[in-house]
Amino acid sequence: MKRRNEQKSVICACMTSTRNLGHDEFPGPKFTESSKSENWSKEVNHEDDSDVLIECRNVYKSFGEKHILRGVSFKIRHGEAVGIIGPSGTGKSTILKIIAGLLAPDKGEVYIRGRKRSGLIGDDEISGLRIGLVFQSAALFDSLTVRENVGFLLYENSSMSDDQISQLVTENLAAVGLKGVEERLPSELSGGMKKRVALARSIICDITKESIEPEVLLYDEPTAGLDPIASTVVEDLIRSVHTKDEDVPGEPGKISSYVVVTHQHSTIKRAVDRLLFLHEGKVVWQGMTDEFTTSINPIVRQFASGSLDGPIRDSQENKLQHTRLVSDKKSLSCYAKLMASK
Ligand SMILES: Nc1ncnc2c1ncn2[C@@H]1O[C@H](COP(=O)(O)OP(=O)(O)OP(=O)(O)O)[C@@H](O)[C@H]1O
Repeated sequence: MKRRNEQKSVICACMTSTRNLGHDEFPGPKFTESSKSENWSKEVNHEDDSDVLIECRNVYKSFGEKHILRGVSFKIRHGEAVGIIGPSGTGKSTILKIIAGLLAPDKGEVYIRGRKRSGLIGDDEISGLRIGLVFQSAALFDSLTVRENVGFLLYENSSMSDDQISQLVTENLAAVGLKGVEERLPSELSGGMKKRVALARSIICDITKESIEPEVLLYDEPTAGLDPIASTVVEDLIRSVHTKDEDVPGEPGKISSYVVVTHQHSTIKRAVDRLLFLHEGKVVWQGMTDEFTTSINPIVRQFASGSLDGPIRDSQENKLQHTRLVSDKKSLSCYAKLMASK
């Protein structure tokens, strides 16, 4: 287990510590009449906030001269499936890392079940909420087998025996549709399989504990780079590990709420109920998924249609990508000419 020890600090940073604060019941989200009308950047009115698991309040984050987040505010409630969308480079992954406690905001607050979190997540933090981050790249440890990757936190932090963990790993792999891959290395898996292994790792939990806290999972572009069918499989898996309002909060291996950062229409339609639209460092629109395509907000309309005309200007990120594409094309044509002249 030496290899696992070397990598412990990395993965521990992806999960908040687990301690129950004693909230036993979480009412599902209750939407009032106002949610039916176009509601651009305001939170939908709720009867109360007792079901809020995570709240970002006026969060700012800069990297050097780049002011990425400029007053982001939103709430994630128990039972919700929320998508964060918006142009490239607008700070979607950054806000996930801030929620997960891997990055500290420059200004503003993050509340976890009503308690203000001061900065980065610490090993001894008492949060009453487990937060898992599933990285875009799957972030598996290359030198560990699938079994060791999926069972990593339990091998390190639980009192479960190796046999118990092994059994649980097999069950969690089966839950994401993978069988007989326990002894493989990540390099022996396809991109879609890696994403499923990462999902299995994020939903595994210590079943010997008396109380299991609710868990929020944060997915960073879980279907990026997958073919349409593999995307559908992952989208359905994301749904399948989610508890609905009527389910018991904190059921082992079940996710109370989740947040998905995505650019994929299929993922928005299939795996998400409510959307937050991030643009120029702020939430400029929020609404239910079916309101997205009918919204009259000009930013949303432009984004949904993919039009070049509208308030969203081509970002520096996109320009850089375009420059790279152009220079790649130039190199290719130079190379072609060179080959032709030989
Ligand atoms: N650690 C960092 N140091 C410096 N700049 C960073 C860092 N993390 C992110 N950035 C910059 O912040 C901006 C926002 O990045 P982020 O990954 O949050 O955007 P995004 O909306 O998720 O983009 P995409 O949709 O393209 O994945 C980018 O310009 C990125 O280069």
